[in-house]
Amino acid sequence: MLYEKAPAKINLTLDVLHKREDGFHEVEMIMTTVDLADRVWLRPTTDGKIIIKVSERFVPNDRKNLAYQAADMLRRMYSIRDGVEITLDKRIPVAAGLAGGSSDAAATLRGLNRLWELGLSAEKLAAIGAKIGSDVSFCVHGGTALATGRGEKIEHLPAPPNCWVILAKPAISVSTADIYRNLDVANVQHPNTAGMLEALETGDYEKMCASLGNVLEPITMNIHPQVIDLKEKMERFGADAVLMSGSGPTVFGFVRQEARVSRIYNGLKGFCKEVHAVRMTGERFLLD
Ligand SMILES: C[C@](O)(CO)[C@H](O)COP(=O)(O)OP(=O)(O)OC[C@H]1O[C@@H](n2ccc(N)nc2=O)[C@H](O)[C@@H]1O
Ligand SMILES: Nc1ncnc2c1ncn2[C@@H]1O[C@H](COP(=O)(O)OP(=O)(O)OP(=O)(O)O)[C@@H](O)[C@H]1O
Repeated sequence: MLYEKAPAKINLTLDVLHKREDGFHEVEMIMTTVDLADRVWLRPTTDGKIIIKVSERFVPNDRKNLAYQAADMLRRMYSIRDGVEITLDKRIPVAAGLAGGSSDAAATLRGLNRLWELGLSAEKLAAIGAKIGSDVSFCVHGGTALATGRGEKIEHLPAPPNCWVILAKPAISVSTADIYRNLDVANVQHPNTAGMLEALETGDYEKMCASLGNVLEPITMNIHPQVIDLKEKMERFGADAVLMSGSGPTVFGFVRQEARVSRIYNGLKGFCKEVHAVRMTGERFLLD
């Protein structure tokens, strides 16, 4: 049995440049991993089947599961005859904007690369992952990165300055496709990506807070006003800066002062079932 950790990501910035002919959007976004992670176990089997075991009731256990798709793709590409039983212990909230499914797929690619002794580089696994979903490439590498293209072109960046991150997810699910569909690309307020890059290069916490931005935030807020409410609450409880991650609905807030962490956490717990206090790990998966 082999184990892989599958950490969640947050978007420090998310910009959309234009809509492409293939229907996807050309993005420019800075993402970083946090230490809230699913656990993925891979057990080799000899019957040639891919089995998904998952306790979370909203997660599919068939070929719709992104971890299944990752295993299936690797098996076909490298003519593997063995099967695998994939057990997912979900800790990352589902359909939350935290790339839970993408990270499970990425962890499955990394794990099967070891189990089946394929010797593939992180770049190769990320390229395979891109066929499964736009966030999978980043999740193969982890760490902090600028992602462009559809999200699959990755440039590594320094880890963000140290702070606490409070994650809170309202009890709604958001479809990423719906949010992109409702975006009017000609009328977006572009985030300060250059400012965020500079903040990371210089380790400037205030600048990082000031440069947070996500063009999908107003779209999701318009459809789900609960997200506005949650962001306002987090600001009122004392977070230094607050933003929605990905297509939402999870909202994250940065805090430096330890004493404020429990105040914000406990305050939000009164309204929201899913609240987590985590850190940005900056941890990159190095395979080579
Ligand atoms: C919102 C983010 O999570 C930010 O990290 C990503 O941009 C979306 O990543 P993802 O969930 O892995 O996305 P995918 O599974 O590839 O695509 C879901 C749907 O989102 C839309 N989509 C996604 C990525 C992109 N660059 N442009 C898009 O328009 C497409 O309608 C697509 O059908
Ligand atoms: N391993 C998986 N874990 C969670 N959801 C999965 C998984 N595989 C497929 N799914 C499906 O994908 C949908 C979106 O789940 P996920 O948690 O990946 O969303 P997300 O955090 O919004 O992802 P992203 O930030 O990449 O858009 C779920 O509703 C579920 O049906």
